[in-house]
Amino acid sequence: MTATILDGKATAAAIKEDLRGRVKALADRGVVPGLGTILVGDDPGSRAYVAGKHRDCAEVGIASIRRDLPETATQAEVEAAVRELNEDPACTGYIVQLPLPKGLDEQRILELIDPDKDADGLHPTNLGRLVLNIEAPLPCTPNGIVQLLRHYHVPTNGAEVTAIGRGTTAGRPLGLIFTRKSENSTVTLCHTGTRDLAAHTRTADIVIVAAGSAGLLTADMVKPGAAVLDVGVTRVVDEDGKARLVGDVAPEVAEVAGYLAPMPGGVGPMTRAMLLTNVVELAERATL
Ligand SMILES: Nc1nc2c(c(=O)[nH]1)N[C@@H](CN(C=O)c1ccc(C(=O)N[C@@H](CCC(=O)O)C(=O)O)cc1)CN2
Repeated sequence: MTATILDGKATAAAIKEDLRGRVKALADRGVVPGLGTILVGDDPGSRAYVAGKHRDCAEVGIASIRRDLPETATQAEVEAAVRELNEDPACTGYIVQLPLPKGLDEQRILELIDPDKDADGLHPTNLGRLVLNIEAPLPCTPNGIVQLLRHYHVPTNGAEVTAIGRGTTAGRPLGLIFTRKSENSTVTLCHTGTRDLAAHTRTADIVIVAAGSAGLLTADMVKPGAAVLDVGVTRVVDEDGKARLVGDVAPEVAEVAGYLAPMPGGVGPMTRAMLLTNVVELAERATL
């Protein structure tokens, strides 16, 4: 068996096409959605993701606002950038790129974001709304995973979902999203403290790996026919000095799984498409 590929690039392209029309409808009412980004430091991955977010904005007609701060930025300087975007009427939604450099209080910074401009759905108010099943912007990676599964008609109703990784952007909110009535899944959230990881992945209908550990999920850990989604991105340098990106899912998993969202080209492009969706929805909501 070879897995059906869950093509995030193609699915994201269809979502962007729809968003172009919604942005045009907003423009006809004199509203231009604007995505703000706050990037602190020189991490090459974060820089590339932020650049990609602004390229995506240009593609669908969303305006871009960038605040790039040096690695040495203080807590007060980052908080000032957050306050500035809260006040800026051209910025209808924004994100603080994570992770932040060590020494900065990430939680405090996320709490200062105006929840009505929280394009990442990571403000405590919006995560609380998710817990209470009240409409709110959803965290982009877990929402992208749900939309990708829906696009390929992979059933979640009654499914056993095992997620690996308890980070803020993916693993932790995955549990909240997949246990909503609309997804109706049973979720097991595994992490570095999990004693027998394979015991949890082998029984799962859907396995989502967001551990940042290259090749962690091997073929013997997957139930034949299961859907596997790779969220991990690790930069490895080969013996010849060439750098490449590796996911959390070993290549042989494709021989066992029924569906595979690979890295690259699976969940990543969906994360980006969901950010655009949140920005458009925040702008639509603000102008109702
Ligand atoms: N504020 C946030 N910070 C971070 C988030 C987030 O949702 N909000 N998620 C990740 C990084 N991220 C977006 O910010 C992101 C990661 C990966 C991709 C992506 O398209 N990946 C490619 C492969 C990697 C590459 O080509 O560089 C793919 O899977 O095809 C997009 C966005 C942590 N921080």
